[in-house]
Amino acid sequence: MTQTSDTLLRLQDVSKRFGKKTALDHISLEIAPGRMVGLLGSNGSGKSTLIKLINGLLVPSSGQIFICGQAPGPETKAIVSYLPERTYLPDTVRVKGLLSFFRDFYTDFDAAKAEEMLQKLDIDPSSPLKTLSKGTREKVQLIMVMSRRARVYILDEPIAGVDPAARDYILKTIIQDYSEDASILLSTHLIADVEQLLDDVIFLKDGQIILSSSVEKIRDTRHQSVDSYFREVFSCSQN
Ligand SMILES: Nc1ncnc2c1ncn2[C@@H]1O[C@H](COP(=O)(O)OP(=O)(O)OP(=O)(O)O)[C@@H](O)[C@H]1O
Repeated sequence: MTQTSDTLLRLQDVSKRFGKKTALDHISLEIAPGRMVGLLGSNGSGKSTLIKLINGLLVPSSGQIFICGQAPGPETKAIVSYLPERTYLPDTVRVKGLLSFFRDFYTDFDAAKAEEMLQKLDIDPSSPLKTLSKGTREKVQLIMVMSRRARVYILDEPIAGVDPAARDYILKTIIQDYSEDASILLSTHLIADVEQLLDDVIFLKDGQIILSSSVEKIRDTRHQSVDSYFREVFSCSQN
């Protein structure tokens, strides 16, 4: 992964323990502007824990995290746009109510962009969220998160509940359409679906980074897709 002085996100020797369980074990990484990074790993490898630490929802047991040079806190919330693993949207609100909430709450929110994406996905802004399917609610939440002009986007399983037909639009339009000086860190199990978009990948196993590489390097040196390399690495390590 590129090491530059204008690193957006830096983790230095970060560990996280829950009682006797070590969820993350001495993690160091850097993400430069303009990179889309896939955080990949088997169940329980520590992906969501890492994402929660970056968003300040958990505190590291040791080590340090810097986002544009600052520790996670109120200042970094203004520059990090976060899609959590589970939807947190209140059921009673209408989609347009959510638009107003994001407009009021985030100065970097582009409401016109959000409205255009809602229209492309045929989502009626006057619909109450409780009337939408689970997958559609996920789309709405992703649209809100990606319509901020943030420096860092952290997406925990962004397309898990979305049908394959909508996935392409979501990946190519919603997720890919972000500013050049921003970066995205996204966790997913749907590697084959997202790997065309990724610049770099991080393989996480048992709380440790076992691979950090550009996608190009994996393709050039291993002559295989990230998906097939992932299956090889993780099936071998489980034997
Ligand atoms: N609050 C907690 N208390 C105790 N253990 C936890 C807690 N949160 C996570 N863990 C443990 O930490 C490890 C990493 O969990 P985490 O949710 O980060 O994995 P993940 O890679 O996101 O998994 P998945 O792909 O299944 O979502 C797991 O062993 C999990 O049981």
